[in-house]
Amino acid sequence: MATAPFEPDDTSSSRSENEPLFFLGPLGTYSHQAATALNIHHTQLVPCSSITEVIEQVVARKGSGVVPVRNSTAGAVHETSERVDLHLPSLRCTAHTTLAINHALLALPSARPPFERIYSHRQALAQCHAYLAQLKHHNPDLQVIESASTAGAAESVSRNPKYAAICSSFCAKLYNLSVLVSNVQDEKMTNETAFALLKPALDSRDAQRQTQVSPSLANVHTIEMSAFVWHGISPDDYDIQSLVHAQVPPSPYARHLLRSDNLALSDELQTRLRSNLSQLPAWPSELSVAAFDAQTLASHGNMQTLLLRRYTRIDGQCTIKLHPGRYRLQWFVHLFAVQPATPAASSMTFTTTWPAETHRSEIDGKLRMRPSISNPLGFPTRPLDLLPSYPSLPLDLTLEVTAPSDRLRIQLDQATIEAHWYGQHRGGWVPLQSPRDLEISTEQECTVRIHDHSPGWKGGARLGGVKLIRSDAPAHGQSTGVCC
Ligand SMILES: O=C(O)C(=O)C[C@]1(C(=O)O)C=C[C@@H](O)C=C1
Repeated sequence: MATAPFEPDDTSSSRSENEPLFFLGPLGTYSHQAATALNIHHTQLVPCSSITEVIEQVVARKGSGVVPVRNSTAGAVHETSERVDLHLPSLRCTAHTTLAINHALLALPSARPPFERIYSHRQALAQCHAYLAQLKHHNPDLQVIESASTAGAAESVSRNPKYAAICSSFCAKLYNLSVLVSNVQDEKMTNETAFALLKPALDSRDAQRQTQVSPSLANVHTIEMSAFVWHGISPDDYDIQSLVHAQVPPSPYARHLLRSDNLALSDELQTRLRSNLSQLPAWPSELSVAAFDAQTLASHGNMQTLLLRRYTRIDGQCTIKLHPGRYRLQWFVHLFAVQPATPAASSMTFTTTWPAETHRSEIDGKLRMRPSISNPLGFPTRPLDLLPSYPSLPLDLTLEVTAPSDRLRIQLDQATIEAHWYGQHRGGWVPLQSPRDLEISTEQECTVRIHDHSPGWKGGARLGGVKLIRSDAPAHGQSTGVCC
């Protein structure tokens, strides 16, 4: 059995620890085995009568669910793909595992062939096509009957000695049956089924939790790498929609991520990341739990890799591009230094808004700024000398920061805001000069305006997690570049 590497899931782990894990029952199905393998929080396993019911429980946010996705012999599990397709925005996949499927023929200990009926799940019957054809050849009256699951088939035959079931040999003990023949699947060497662990899509509360930095993290430099990937599902592709939020801790996990070329980081950026991560203090456990999702991303394979490569350029800086349609991607790295002068005075709420109607996303969270935003990743800061023909690079960007309470006074004017600007030049992203003309209000309603007026630049910046957006960004399409 190949199991995806996993660690505790994202910041909603406390919730997932208590919520049930649904699977296609009854006990003894392959889904049950997969659910047991993926049940890292040892939550209650709850059998459902169909894959549809499993997915509906997840969509209703009652817990997580394990569903079969694709078999190496019989292909996609259509009930899963149809239902996932239907509920696409409400689901995410956070882990997957692959089980070797070895079917057996089971019947009551007293039962003897020829049988009147053979029961099994549709997928299992498809995987045993040749074996069933052979049985039918010797016994033309044999009826092959679909059941809701392989263990459901075992349950049915436990009441009638004229029936047999194709299921896992684990069902023998559970339903007081005997194994008459083992390994009846057509592919004796590799018959594998991939299963996905589904969770409800992150809601805005989850997003908020992801961006929060707890007060105990004062003086910590935080690097956060986030990748949000949405993509569609096709019957032939078992990668289902994923929402991935990856945070990069200075841990073995970070090394894993950096080794993976799935993320298409340039060598130069990898080297910088590595050396900077090694200087960081330990990642707080509260946040490191999100690491698993990034591992999922890294191990998810072609679909996401392709998307990442197609839609992102990572040339030592990071960008976000928004895409209309069903395939959308955000990928960004943002970093911020945390050192509240006093805990109350230095925190504020920030809202990040993407301007396209095709995709709206808001992330609310706490941001604590220290007097200077540092640049631990060492992104290139070389100014205009790369762009001799563009002496002035006007951008028109507005950042609005609203204080969450009237007790809070945001002191951005005391901060040295070190923004790194990038624009597009001959198809590549290049660093621009840090803007000097910041207008910073010190009131509770704090607005930072950076004036620049070139229509040619796709620009944006993130200051300590606050994203600045061009006010004239088109309402549709990909338009926004973001850098740290
Ligand atoms: O019936 C079961 O045991 C299941 O868990 C379902 C299922 C499937 O739908 O693919 C799981 C694995 C096997 O491929 C056969 C059946």
